[in-house]
Amino acid sequence: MHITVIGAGAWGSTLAALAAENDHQITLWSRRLGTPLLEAVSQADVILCAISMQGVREISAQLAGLASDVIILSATKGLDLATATVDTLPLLPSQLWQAAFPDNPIVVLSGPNLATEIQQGLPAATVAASDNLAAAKTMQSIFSSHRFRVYANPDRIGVELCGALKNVIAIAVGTCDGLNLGTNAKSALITRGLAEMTKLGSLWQIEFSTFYGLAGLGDLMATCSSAFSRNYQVGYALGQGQTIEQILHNLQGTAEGINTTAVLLQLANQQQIELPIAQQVGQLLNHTTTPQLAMQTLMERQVGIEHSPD
Ligand SMILES: NC(=O)c1ccc[n+]([C@@H]2O[C@H](COP(=O)([O-])OP(=O)(O)OC[C@H]3O[C@@H](n4cnc5c(N)ncnc54)[C@H](O)[C@@H]3O)[C@@H](O)[C@H]2O)c1
Ligand SMILES: O=P(O)(O)OC[C@H](O)CO
Repeated sequence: MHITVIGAGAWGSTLAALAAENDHQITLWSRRLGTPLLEAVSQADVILCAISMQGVREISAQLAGLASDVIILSATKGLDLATATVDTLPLLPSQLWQAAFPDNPIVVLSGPNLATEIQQGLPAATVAASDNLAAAKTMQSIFSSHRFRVYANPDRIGVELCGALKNVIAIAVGTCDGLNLGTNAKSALITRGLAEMTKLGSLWQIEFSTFYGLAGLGDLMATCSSAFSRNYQVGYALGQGQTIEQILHNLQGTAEGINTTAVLLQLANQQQIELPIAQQVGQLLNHTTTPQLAMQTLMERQVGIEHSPD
């Protein structure tokens, strides 16, 4: 098949390499290359979008006149700040694609997939999620190999939401590690982070099981445990006392959790819900708390019942 990969960053180039290993024809497009976007997609059977969240709306608007059988595969992990209004939930990247191309099959690729490890040839698994199961299976056949295992899943929105939300928790867990608070604290934060993710998921009416799959718990574990994760790196450096400005100056690549935190804080405000971890991450990023105080605040919250929705 002919696959046009939009975005030649860490993830786009890694996925392009996986598909090329399976003998698919690849066109890699980046805004830095100067090739017209419409020319790059003219032969595509599949358009794989692996750019940062901030560019998805703009790029999807630039693509017009696609044949309705072209599959759009979204690999971005974020939430759209512009669509978080009082009446609507913020849109996920695949929903922006669906709005631009209502007749095309849309698939989301998400899972515990640190690009650096995959570039090193290490094994990994992921999820291709779509309400169009045939399209999800096509993605399985394009990307699956002895070192990359692709599971199909019908819960596109749930899989995609997990990929966005875990980045916020990874910033918190990175901060905890940067402060050297130990394994017990880290485990507590990951587990309560998963609870915060499922609480948010109920707003989208997401299947509980999705949170316990590769795109949920799997990706949460990977992102919260690896120094390769940019979101974890941001948190770790905050915990070590750096400012967000210093961190962003040195960061290689995109840490989507920063933007996603801003979206969640807006959502928490609109829906009048408490998101204890995201709220502390937001304050850290806005310089209105310190790493020590943020962790202390989480520890000193009123104790409650473990599986209560609040
Ligand atoms: N790196 C990973 O391990 C990994 C794994 C899974 C998912 N992701 C997700 O994939 C997305 C990209 O991550 P990455 O690691 O490749 O980031 P990156 O910073 O390495 O690359 C981002 C790419 O997006 C492009 N881009 C940004 N804004 C754009 C715009 N307005 N128009 C056109 N192109 C634009 C940049 O030019 C660059 O090619 C993120 O949402 C990330 O969460 C990353
Ligand atoms: O480097 P991060 O923090 O964007 O994480 C990369 C992937 O999302 C891990 O699955």
